[in-house]
Amino acid sequence: MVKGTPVVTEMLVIPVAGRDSMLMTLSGAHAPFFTRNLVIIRDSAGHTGLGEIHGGDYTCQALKSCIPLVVGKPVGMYRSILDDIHKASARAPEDDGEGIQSLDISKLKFVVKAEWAIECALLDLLGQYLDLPVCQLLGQGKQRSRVETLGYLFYVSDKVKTDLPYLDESGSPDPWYRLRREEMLTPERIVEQACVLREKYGFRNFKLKGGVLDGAEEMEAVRALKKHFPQGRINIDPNGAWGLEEAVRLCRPMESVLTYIEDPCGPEAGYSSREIMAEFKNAVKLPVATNMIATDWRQFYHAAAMKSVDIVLADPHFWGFGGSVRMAQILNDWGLTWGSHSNNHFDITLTAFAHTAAAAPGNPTALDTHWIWQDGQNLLKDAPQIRDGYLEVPEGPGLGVTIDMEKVCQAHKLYRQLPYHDRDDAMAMQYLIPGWKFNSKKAALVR
Ligand SMILES: O=C([O-])C(=O)C[C@H](O)[C@@H](O)C(=O)[O-]
Ligand SMILES: [Mg+2]
Repeated sequence: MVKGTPVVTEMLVIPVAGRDSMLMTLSGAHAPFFTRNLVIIRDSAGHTGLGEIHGGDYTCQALKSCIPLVVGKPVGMYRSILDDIHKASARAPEDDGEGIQSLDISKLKFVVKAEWAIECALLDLLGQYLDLPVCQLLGQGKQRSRVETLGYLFYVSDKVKTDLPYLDESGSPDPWYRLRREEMLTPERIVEQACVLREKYGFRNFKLKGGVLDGAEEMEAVRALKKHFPQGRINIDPNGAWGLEEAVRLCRPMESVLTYIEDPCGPEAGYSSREIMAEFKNAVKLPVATNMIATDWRQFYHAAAMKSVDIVLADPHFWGFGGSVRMAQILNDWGLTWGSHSNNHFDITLTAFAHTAAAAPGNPTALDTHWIWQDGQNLLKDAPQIRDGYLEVPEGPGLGVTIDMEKVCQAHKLYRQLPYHDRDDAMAMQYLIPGWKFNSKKAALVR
């Protein structure tokens, strides 16, 4: 009998690309393509483990440099494997440690930690060896079999104003697929977006991505949403675009409309965003969420000490899968709330979110996911479904899903055809406003 857990025999790093709409954020406009990096690890038991993380050459190289630290190691030693990777990975010289306090998208790659895709693939393998789903290996084990999820609403610009190859789905029989590629910039169109999403996925919670129009105009859309969905939990996230005084002015009248507010303000006048958000919380009676001011344990120490946030959106791609669930346990013990942030992703990340959220104790806030904008571009043969507003957690061992290598090859081919691999939201934006430049204090379309 062979002793110990199976041994890693191969680790592949495969960069892939997918299609996106012209989604608007404080950082500009999403380009027609987004990129991700996949990790596929095989072991001596013949199992395949999967991981997915943000795209770009920096993250791809970081993953490739980890291969010698992973291959040949027993799957059960995954914590030591990750520890070796942390100890070996030097901080990039251009990382100033500022994180994404101001949503400078070029800094996202330093907040994301490549090795969490490896953690995911190793957990997938360990789960298959133990015949247990990944959520049983995290924290206090499985807490739920489906995870409440929110409808992530975006303002969408008119792709026809560019000559970029955005997808057109006007011929699709699916009303959501048709709508998601169209221009949507008014409160009426945002409500229409929410209605079509509610019909397809059953969402009861909505989050509007702000930082695009003037704050007062965005609040009009929030009011319209609440009017249409009086029982709905509505949140807006301007990614810190508003000044403190402006955020208080905009949010005070919304105390009975918004369920919570996400990153209303950022650093200003020599004060860090953690200090400014603490002042905001003193002034406005709304729970405050963040994925910008507490993205690692050191930032969280200061955010918690200052009581700057109530809801930490601990994206496992920033915090690790074990780390995100550790955060969920701490928040639950302290009477605070866990949730997760997301960026554009494929269905491997969707599955990983499902397991992480399934292991979060207490009462997490509805999960963010960009998947609805990508739905249909599956890399799995059996992507988890969002039904009745809940993401279903696969029950099979490991992640409980099967990779479709043909689809992966197509997504890799698309990646190789791209002139760029890193996210650049200024590029498409410059078609709308010539010479447009990112400004962390100015909504994208206010120039
Ligand atoms: O909750 C958030 O802050 C995000 O989802 C930030 C991201 O940058 C999102 O807006 C995106 O990827 O466009
Ligand atoms: Mg956010």
